[in-house]
Order: sequence, then structure tokens, then C-alpha cells
Amino acid sequence: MPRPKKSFETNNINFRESFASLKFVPRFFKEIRRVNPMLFYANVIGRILNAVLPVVMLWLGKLIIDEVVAQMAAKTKDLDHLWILVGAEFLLAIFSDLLSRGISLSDALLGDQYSIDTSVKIIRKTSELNLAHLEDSEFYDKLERARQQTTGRVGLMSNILTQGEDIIVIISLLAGVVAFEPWLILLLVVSIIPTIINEIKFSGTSYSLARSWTQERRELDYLRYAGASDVTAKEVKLFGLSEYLANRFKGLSDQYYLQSKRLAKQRAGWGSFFNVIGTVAYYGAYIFIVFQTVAGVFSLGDLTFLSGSFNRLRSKLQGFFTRFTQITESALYLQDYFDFLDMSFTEDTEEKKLPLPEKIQKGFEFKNVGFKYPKSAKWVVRNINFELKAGEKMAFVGENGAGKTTLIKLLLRFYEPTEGEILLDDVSIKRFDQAAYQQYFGVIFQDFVKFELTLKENIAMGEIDEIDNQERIDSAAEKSLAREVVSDLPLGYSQPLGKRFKHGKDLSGGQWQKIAIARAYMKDAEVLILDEPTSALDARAETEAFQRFIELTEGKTAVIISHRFSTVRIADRIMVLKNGSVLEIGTHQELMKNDKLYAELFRLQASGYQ
Ligand SMILES: Nc1ncnc2c1ncn2[C@@H]1O[C@H](COP(=O)(O)OP(=O)(O)OP(=O)(O)O)[C@@H](O)[C@H]1O
Repeated sequence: MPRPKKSFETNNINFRESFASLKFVPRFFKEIRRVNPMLFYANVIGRILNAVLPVVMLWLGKLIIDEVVAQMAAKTKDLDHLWILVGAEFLLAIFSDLLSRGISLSDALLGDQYSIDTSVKIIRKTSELNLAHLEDSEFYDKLERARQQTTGRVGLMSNILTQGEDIIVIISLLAGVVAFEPWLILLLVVSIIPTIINEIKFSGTSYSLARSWTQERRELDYLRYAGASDVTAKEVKLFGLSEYLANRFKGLSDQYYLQSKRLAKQRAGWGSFFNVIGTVAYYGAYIFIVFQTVAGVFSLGDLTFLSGSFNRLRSKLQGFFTRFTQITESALYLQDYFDFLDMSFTEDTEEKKLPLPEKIQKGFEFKNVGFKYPKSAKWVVRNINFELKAGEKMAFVGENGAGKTTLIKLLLRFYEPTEGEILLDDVSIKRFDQAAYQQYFGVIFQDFVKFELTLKENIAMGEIDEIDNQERIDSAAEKSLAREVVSDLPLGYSQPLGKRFKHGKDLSGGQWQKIAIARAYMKDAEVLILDEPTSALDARAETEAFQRFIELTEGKTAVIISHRFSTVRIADRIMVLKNGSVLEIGTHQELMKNDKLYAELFRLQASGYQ
């Protein structure tokens, strides 16, 4: 389906809004200073020194020329003073060069450290989010904007510091010019006004364009990934999707390119026009200075000092305003970043949190639980009533989309029920601290993560603090049948998994699952949840894995979701879900006797094996 043409003008940011974003700059600098205080202060001091150098150099230049002219006219020449001046200028030139290099170096180092710091902050913040955020596309846009510009923020730092430096340069040059000829300031103002108008005109436009395209940019990233990644390569090749994906990518990028080009052309066009006006004003001033020199009011040294100062002032002021727009624009990204860091994910209940029971006494109870996903009007589950008793092994079965995983997400407090409540030992689970409560569970989801790290790390992810506890890792691998995977691999536990990195080895679906199950055993959790963890195991391995699971989790509470009835029947009780409601619940024998959906599905599967 062709995508409608997109315009960004509707949400264009104006100058006032751009200006307001500057309020984030102090916080930004506090963060940079915290990253490396020594380097930061060295940078600032270096810049202050660097700022006074231009006017000192110009002044020295003027003194040298005046001295040369005086010596030319003198009968007996005495060049000592002149050489001192030239020597001083020479030393200053070397110092200035070293200083500039030192500043660039510290900019780069500070920038690198700051960008590491922000990336770490973003990763940490993302872990505070709940699932509702992570499944919300608007939220992703925010995250994308916060993540973007990590390097842009580094540019922002040096831009702001340069701006401060330039303010000192401008003040010192202005003081010099005013001391000679206050009149010139008027011409200076005239020469600079066009630049200001130009900058105000375009302020915020690039940011607005980028912002209005956040979602599309994510789409472009995705298309790039879908078209060129090891994960999708098989299907892209077999179904011949490469052209389709490339064209879709190109179509969307071209739209962005065209808008961006239009903006760049407008900017360049107006910029050149205003610059011509500025140059005319500058030459007006220059002619004035030349006339005054010819008339004998100014010396030759004054001429070089004034024309040099005026020219520098003009370019510094122009740079000041252009940079100002760049700064406000980057500060808008800064706002996105701080907005993201400041997002509050704490629950709004003020009630004091209760301590979790050390051992579950009674178990969990779902009381009239109903749930709709955020922004969805559909009840995914409703009127759910059941108990998951302490120490019980319960299986959830039901057709695709019946709501099994959703119940698990509610039990884990990834979402709050829309109606009803869930109790743990007769206390609403909302009363416990969320993070502590979630630590209670060891969970393997059907879409568990295949970390492209070493095999050992993949198992240890279940309880990462125990990564050096080889005994525990061995035992988890033993219990989950992952031992044989370890011994099959040339590097054993140190084997990098996946194909992304050097020496990486990919595993079969079943081998990955065994490792994921080991992760669950790694954690000595009160409650274990396995959401279709054995779907890729062969029949023998699956039966063995489940038998072990039941034996090894003796006394623990567990929920298993599976579509294989031969497995499910081992559970203490089975809950059958249909269209978001509990259809029946009981032991295998009870449900067979009931002769409803469970019995029907069981027989259907059993007949398939005959
Ligand atoms: N994040 C979500 N946002 C909106 N709807 C969702 C979301 N996740 C699941 N659903 C919907 O909720 C319903 C139940 O999904 P759920 O994953 O709980 O089913 P399931 O019984 O585990 O299915 P399966 O056996 O296929 O894994 C489905 O109709 C699905 O479309």
C-alpha cells in the first residue's frame, strides 16, 4: 500500500520553544562535570585562556607595525624593542596552537566518557520500565529520540563551551574597537542583523523534521535489519524479498531526503543572501577605516588592528548566532533525553509495602480477574477465578490466543488486572514491592532471549551474581539436560553462542531451549514458570525434561504452559482456557471424565500418535 506523503510543517518548532530548551543546559553540564571533573575544569580554563589570545595577538600585530613604521622613519635604528615584540608574538602563536589542540583533545575525551555514561544511563533506565511501556510504540519513539544524538550531545558540549569562549573574545575585541572608534559598532550591528534574522527563521526546523520522522526512522532501521541480517537471510533469499524490502526502504528514505534537501536549499539560499548584506556593511567599515588612516587620524598599526578586529568580530558574531541555533536545536534533543531519564515508573500507591512471605503458605488466588491490554478495548481474559496452591504444579492449556501467557504476565505483575485482583497468601500482590515480588519467580518464556554471549553467561543469566559459582552452573546444566550441549561444543562453557561474533556457534532450537531451562534452574526461585519451554525438544527429551522438572521442583510451586498433552498430564492440575475464560480445571483423570475440550484435544493428539 503506498504511504501517504508526509509533511513536517504542522509540528514545526518555533524560536521561543527552541530557546526554552536551553534550560536543560545547566543540568547537562553538571552531568559532564561529574563524568570527569579534572578534565572538565582543565577544558574550561584552557578555553578562557584561548579566548583572550586573539585580541592580544592583534594588539601585538599593531605594535609591531607601528614599531616598524617608527624605525623606518628613525635616523638611528634600534630594533631591540621590535624583536621582543616579534618574539612575544611567535611564542604566543605556538602557545595558541598547543592550547587549541589541548582543548580539542579534552573535548574528544570528555565527549567519549560522557557518551558512555549516557548509554549506560539509558540501558539502566530502560530496565526500570514495565512491559506496558515496552509494548507501546509512542514510548519507543521517545526511547529512540533519547538514544539518538548520543554523539550529537558531545558536539553540543563543545559548541556551548566554544560559545562561552567566543563571548569573551567578542567582549575583548569590542572593547578594543570601542576604544578607538565607537562609531564602527553601529556598522557592526548592521552587518550582523541579517545573520540573526536567518537563524531565527530556521531555528528548530531540522529538529522538527527529524522529530516528525522518528517513527519512520525506526521503520527504516527495521527494514535495514530485515533486509540485511543473518536472522532474516533465509526467508529473504527463499521468498526473493530483497528487492521488495530495498524498494520499500528507498521509497521511505527518498521522502525524507526530499524534505531534508528542500530545507537545506532554503537555508543555503537565504544564508548566502544575508551574508552578502553583511559583507557590504563590513566593506563600508573598512573603507571608513582606510579613509581615516589616509587622513592621518589612524596609524598603519591602527588600520591593521581595527580592520582585523572588525573582521574577526563580524565572523565571531556570525558564528555566535549560527552556533546558537545549533545549540538550541541540540538542546531540544537534550530535552528528549532528560524527559526519558525523568520518566517515573514508580507505582502511585502510597501504601507501605509489605514484606514478602519467606515461604509461600497458601498460594496464589485469581479473584474475578479481567484484563484488557493498554489502548485496546478487547477483554483478553475475564472472570478468571482459580487457585494456584503452594507446592502445586499446574498446567495451562488452551488454543492459540486463549490468554495463557497473559495470565502469566498478570501473575508476574508485568501488567495490573483491569478488574479483580490476584492474592498471594490472601494479600493482594499489589501490596508487595514490585521488584522484590518479581524476584520470587524463575521464568522461561516461549520467546526467551538467546544471548549472543558465552554458553556459561547464557546459563548464569538466571542468577547473574552467581556467574563464578561453577558448581551451581554445572548443576543447572545437569538438571536441564544442557550438559550434553556443553560437552558437544569445542570450547565448552566458554563457547560464544550465535553467529554474530568470532568463534560463535549457533545451536539448534532444542539445544537453546535446554540452556534456557538451565537458566530457570540457576535461580533458586519460589515459583517456576515455563511457558512452552520444550516445544523444540524431541519427544524423548521433552518427556525426560518434564519428569525431571516435576522431581527437581518437589515442594515448589510451578506453572507450565504446553500444547503437548502427554506432558501436561503429569501436572497436578490442569486449567483449560477458552476465549479468555476458564473452561474447566482439574486433574487429568477428572478432565477426561468431564469429557469436554480437554478430553477432546487429548484424544485428538493421542490418535495422531497411533
Ligand atoms: N501486548 C499485547 N497487546 C495487545 N494484545 C495482546 C498483547 N499480547 C497478546 N495480546 C492478545 O491477547 C490475546 C491472548 O494472547 P496470549 O499470548 O495470552 O495467548 P496464549 O494463550 O498464550 O497463546 P499462544 O498459545 O499462541 O501462545 C491474543 O488475542 C493476543 O492477540
